[in-house]
Amino acid sequence: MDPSPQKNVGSVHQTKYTTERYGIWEVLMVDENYRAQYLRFIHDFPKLLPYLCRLFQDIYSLSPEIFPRFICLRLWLGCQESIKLHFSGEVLRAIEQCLKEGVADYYAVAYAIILRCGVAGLASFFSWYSQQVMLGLQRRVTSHFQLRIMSTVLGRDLADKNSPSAQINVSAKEAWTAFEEVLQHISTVLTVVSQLGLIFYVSAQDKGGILFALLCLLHPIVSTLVTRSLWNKVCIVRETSRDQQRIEALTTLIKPEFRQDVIGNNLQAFILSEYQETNERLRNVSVEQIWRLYGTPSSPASGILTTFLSDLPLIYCALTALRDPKRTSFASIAILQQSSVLLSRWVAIALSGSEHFRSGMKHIQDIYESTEKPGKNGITDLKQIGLEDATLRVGEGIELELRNVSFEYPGTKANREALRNISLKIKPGQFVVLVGANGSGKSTLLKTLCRFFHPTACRSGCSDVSGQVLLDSIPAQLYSESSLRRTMAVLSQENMLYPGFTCLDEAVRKAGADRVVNRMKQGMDTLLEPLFSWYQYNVRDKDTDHPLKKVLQEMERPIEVSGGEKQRIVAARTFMRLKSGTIRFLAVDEPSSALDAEGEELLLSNLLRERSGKTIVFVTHRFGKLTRQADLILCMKEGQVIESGTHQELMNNSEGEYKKLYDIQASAFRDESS
Ligand SMILES: Nc1ncnc2c1ncn2[C@@H]1O[C@H](COP(=O)(O)OP(=O)(O)OP(=O)(O)O)[C@@H](O)[C@H]1O
Repeated sequence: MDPSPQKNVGSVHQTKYTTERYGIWEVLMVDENYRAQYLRFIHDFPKLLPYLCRLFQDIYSLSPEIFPRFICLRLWLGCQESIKLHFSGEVLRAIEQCLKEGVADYYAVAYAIILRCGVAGLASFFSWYSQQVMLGLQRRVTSHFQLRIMSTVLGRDLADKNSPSAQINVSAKEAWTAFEEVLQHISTVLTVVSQLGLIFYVSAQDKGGILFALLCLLHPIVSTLVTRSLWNKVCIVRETSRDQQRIEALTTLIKPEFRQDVIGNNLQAFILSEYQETNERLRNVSVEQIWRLYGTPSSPASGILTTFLSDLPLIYCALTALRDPKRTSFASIAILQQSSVLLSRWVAIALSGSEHFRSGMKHIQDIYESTEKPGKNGITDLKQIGLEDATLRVGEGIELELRNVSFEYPGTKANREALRNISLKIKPGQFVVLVGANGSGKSTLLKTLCRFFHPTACRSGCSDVSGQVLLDSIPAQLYSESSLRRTMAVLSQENMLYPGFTCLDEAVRKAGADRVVNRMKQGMDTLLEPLFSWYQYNVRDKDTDHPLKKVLQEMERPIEVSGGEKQRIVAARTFMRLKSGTIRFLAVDEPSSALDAEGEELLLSNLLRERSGKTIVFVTHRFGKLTRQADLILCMKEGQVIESGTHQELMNNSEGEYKKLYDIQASAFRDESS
């Protein structure tokens, strides 16, 4: 085994980091000692504090009656260990007094025990009550933040979705967790303070309060400093062993989804021998979890030192007793011993938890910053805030124009733009068909027309570096998102069923999905993508006759919907949108790739029946009925529109791309029929 680390030093933007290897792991870690970590925390704190205050204010206004109770209970929980310990000490003292004097003082002992039990009972009651209060508050806080996040996400302009500022990486649950982490840390600090108070109080008679308290603090501080942990580091851990990756890949192949393929292709012997060989190569490399490998000290010295420090309070008590045996009380020694153990534990928790506290506060900042509401979306008075209303000309198709539009996907590795310097105009009410080879840019063009994307700068060689999309001769970005979306219906090739929704009546028939729905036991009430949580405990696979196993099988059974059936159901959603009466632009992207001939015919003719008062842009790979009916065909190649015209015009160009693609498809039919 080779757990000993190897170090390299690298640097990115002046921040140094080291690369260390532990077994199969490589750790890239910013070189930062404890001092730097705490300085970072102190530096960040004033910036984070306003967000914390805001969170507390928000939670208070959500439930002014519960919040103060919750805070008081958490503060009590922070002190209760010390209070309980104090009353345990009173019981011991009463017993010690009886032993010293040789007289059974029933009253004093009973009184101390009743107090101790009373406090313990009260502590249990408060723990239970705090749990009840917490559940109520948690529900309100998470739904408040969920609503905040949902309204931010749903209110954002679609075209901005790729910009980093538009990404929301926080969840409502995290808001609550961050609040809990902050409270937990405050409560831990309170526990430490109350334990220290108890130690001072108990050892005050020995005049050694401060010294004893310091001895108690030594152990947790030193062990926090010498214990190596990755939790509070800025680091990346990655598995670099090819052999380990191979082992994991081979193990994955026994999963049910691979079974048919693996056994069908007789790969069992190959997989087993590969596993053995790879395992043999990994014999001398540690595959232990990284946190364990990293935390293992390189020598036993730190362990010996911290053990000695943890015994220091006990040694101190022993020395005090030897120095002045008459003044020493066994009850005090027992309480101090217990306090020192508790203090040690809680100081260690407080020190290691400071990073959680900081990240909790940072999370709160992230949640507020990323859900900050932009200006009102102008649903009522768009002109006042300089936005156009796309719904004003309902009943009339939208005019679409691209001027020198280029587009490339963020972070793309392609050597050309997805769209390159495109200029075109689509008249109101036209039926336009987009054709072209795979990857030629049809879907990207359609999405740009729908303002899902903003044009990006042309890489080189364009007359105009930044292009523009115009809707009804007005730049697309001047429309309010909400008015624009009310005028557009989009049927895309991404067949996504919305979880938790049922199907809908007439629209289902128009999309040819009625047969799919009729097949289901619950018909229109079928939840297409049911989303509910369930757990099972101890219901075994073998117990096929067990009544709970049958319930489980029923819950596990998926709703069987084929690719084509899914497409029909998704199309039904578009017909629902068309019923709204405000649609001026219908964008359709290859909606029939998985449909049978009958389904395709029904869908296309029903879509075309909706033509009146709408501009339609249709992406398709299938030439024929659609392209012949189109007012305009745009033929794309490598991100550019290389030909445009009607079917007849494009067919007249014997060298053209459209004719070439058309002939390839037509020849397939000719070959089959001949
Ligand atoms: N999300 C994305 N990120 C990066 N590149 C993308 C993304 N989507 C598409 N592309 C690239 O943009 C180019 C145009 O893709 P697009 O999907 O618009 O082509 P298409 O003509 O609709 O293709 P198909 O007929 O296969 O649907 C392709 O080179 C594709 O690889």
